[in-house]
Amino acid sequence: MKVTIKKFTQKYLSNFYYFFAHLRFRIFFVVSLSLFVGVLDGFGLAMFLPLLEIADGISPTEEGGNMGKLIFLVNGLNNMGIELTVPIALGIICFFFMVKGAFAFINGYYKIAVKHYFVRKIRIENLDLLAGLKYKYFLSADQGRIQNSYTTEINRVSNAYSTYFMSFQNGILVVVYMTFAFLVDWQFAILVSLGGLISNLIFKRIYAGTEKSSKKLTKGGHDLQGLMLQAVANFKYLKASGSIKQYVNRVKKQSIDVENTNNKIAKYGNILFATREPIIILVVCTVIFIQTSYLNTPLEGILISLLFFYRALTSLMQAQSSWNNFLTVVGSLDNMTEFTQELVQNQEKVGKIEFKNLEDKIVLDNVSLSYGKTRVVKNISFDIPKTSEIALVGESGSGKTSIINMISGLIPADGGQIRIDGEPMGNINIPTFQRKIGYISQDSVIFNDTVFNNVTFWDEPTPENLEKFRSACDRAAILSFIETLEAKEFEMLGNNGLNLSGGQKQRISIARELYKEIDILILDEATSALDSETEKEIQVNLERLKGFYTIIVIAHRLSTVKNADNIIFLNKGEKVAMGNFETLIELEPNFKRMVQLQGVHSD
Ligand SMILES: Nc1ncnc2c1ncn2[C@@H]1O[C@H](COP(=O)(O)OP(=O)(O)OP(=O)(O)O)[C@@H](O)[C@H]1O
Repeated sequence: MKVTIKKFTQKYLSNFYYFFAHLRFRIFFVVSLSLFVGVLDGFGLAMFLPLLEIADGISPTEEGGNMGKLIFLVNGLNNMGIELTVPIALGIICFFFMVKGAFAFINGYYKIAVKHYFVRKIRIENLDLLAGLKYKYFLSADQGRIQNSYTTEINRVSNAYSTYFMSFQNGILVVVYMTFAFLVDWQFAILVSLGGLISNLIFKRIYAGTEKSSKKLTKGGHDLQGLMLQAVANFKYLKASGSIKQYVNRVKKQSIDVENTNNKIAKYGNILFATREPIIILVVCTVIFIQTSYLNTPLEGILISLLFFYRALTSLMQAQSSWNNFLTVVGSLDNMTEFTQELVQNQEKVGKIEFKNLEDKIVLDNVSLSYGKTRVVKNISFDIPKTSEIALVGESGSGKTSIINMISGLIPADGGQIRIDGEPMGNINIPTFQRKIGYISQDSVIFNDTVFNNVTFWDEPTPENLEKFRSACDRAAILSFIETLEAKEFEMLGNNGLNLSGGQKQRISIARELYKEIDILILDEATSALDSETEKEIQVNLERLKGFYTIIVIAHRLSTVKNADNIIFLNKGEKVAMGNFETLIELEPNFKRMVQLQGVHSD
């Protein structure tokens, strides 16, 4: 029994709770309005009975007449001094249905407003959660799922809301009509219940199939989005290596899988749609047969029974059909619930202290980092004084990027401590610190927009901002190139800057960081995609930035770091040696070998 209750609660109330958590009192308004509409409809319909009786010459006030317990309606009218005649009864019926129409309008209007509120709320909530997501979680997250959840799935959750409440409302109507039916004739009410139960048994299998397919559809959607994301990101490689056909075949297979599931769901829906009416008619005819042949119910009673009956069954079928539609998207609701929970659990912890400017230095004190059980950074200590230039050097996989990820607050160190101006990083509000960091990675980030928007991040093109933009571009050595463009700073840059050279992309990235008014500039292999001419140019520019910013560089080309104040030489996550270029050559034979291999001369 306990298990059954738990199962029932999980199955039906968890969905209700999801909506309730987002909508609170609004849910009760939606439900109450539906209830009101149903009751008004019931009163309107009930008035047909005295009408028919008057028309038939029977006094509707007679106790024990065809109205059953609903006689209170007629008695109430009598007490108010209203004597029922055919025109008065007709007038009252019209009144009930007009008020019902007005409430139905308010109900519909309110439902639309609540739906809008609901969808906006989950969109905004989840987007805020995305902004606060731990980078370490993101590294192992399914990107197809993230993309799918924020686009397709969120729309399906909006459908889930509509269909859930549609079926809920119809469920309420069934209860209202059944109550009216009970008040008129209890035998009739029992027959309705039986009819409803039988049809529900028939549909149970369809529900189960639909629910299963819905979950499959959500998972298939994640995978398809993931594949598409990768197709777009790696289009050049796929094309150039001739593997695009093979890849597209893989995407086709996934796409067909998703389509097949959609097809299955549609087929279930069709069975429900086609069998609805025959089942209603079958139950209606059976009940009329039973009432006339065995129960000798008078004609008026049958007609009113029929009205309530038909209304109750139509609502029941509507409820079943909406429920099935809800089940087609229930997978998305489950996914969204889990997805949001995961986002909440993986929010980065943010300290209280707002970061303004670097005043003194960043200190790495015995810092370590592990991925799973593997320690990739081992007890590293060094200082980064304000406006100095520090370089991280070492073979591939030696831990350079991991150290940068910790310094920039992307991943917290799991051993030792990083202090910024003496304050442990954990106490600092990391986003305020990151706003002061310029990050130029191996793959330059270019947005599909104008040069101006790419550099200013959609600032207004006011004269001051344009001046600031030019100054940043000048310092990044990209201004002369922008001047040659047809639309100058308002030239579109195309998908991920495909119409730019690697060097140009990197210089635009540098301009963006300089525009931001940063304190710390991180260059991760920033010069790797540049030809030697451009590299020299950037080198000159970096030299110009030296002394104004705190610069941390990762470079494989040792020529880039020749003038760094301090070079940290790493091997397998450990700091092997530290010093300026000349000192390191003297101290560290492996560094000397790397320098010789690259043909770099100290000047
Ligand atoms: N997200 C991750 N999950 C698990 N291991 C990782 C992850 N990122 C990096 N590593 C491992 O951590 C070690 C250090 O990687 P890191 O990227 O810091 O090295 P690197 O010196 O920057 O290398 P490269 O010069 O090739 O960019 C490597 O062994 C790498 O395999």
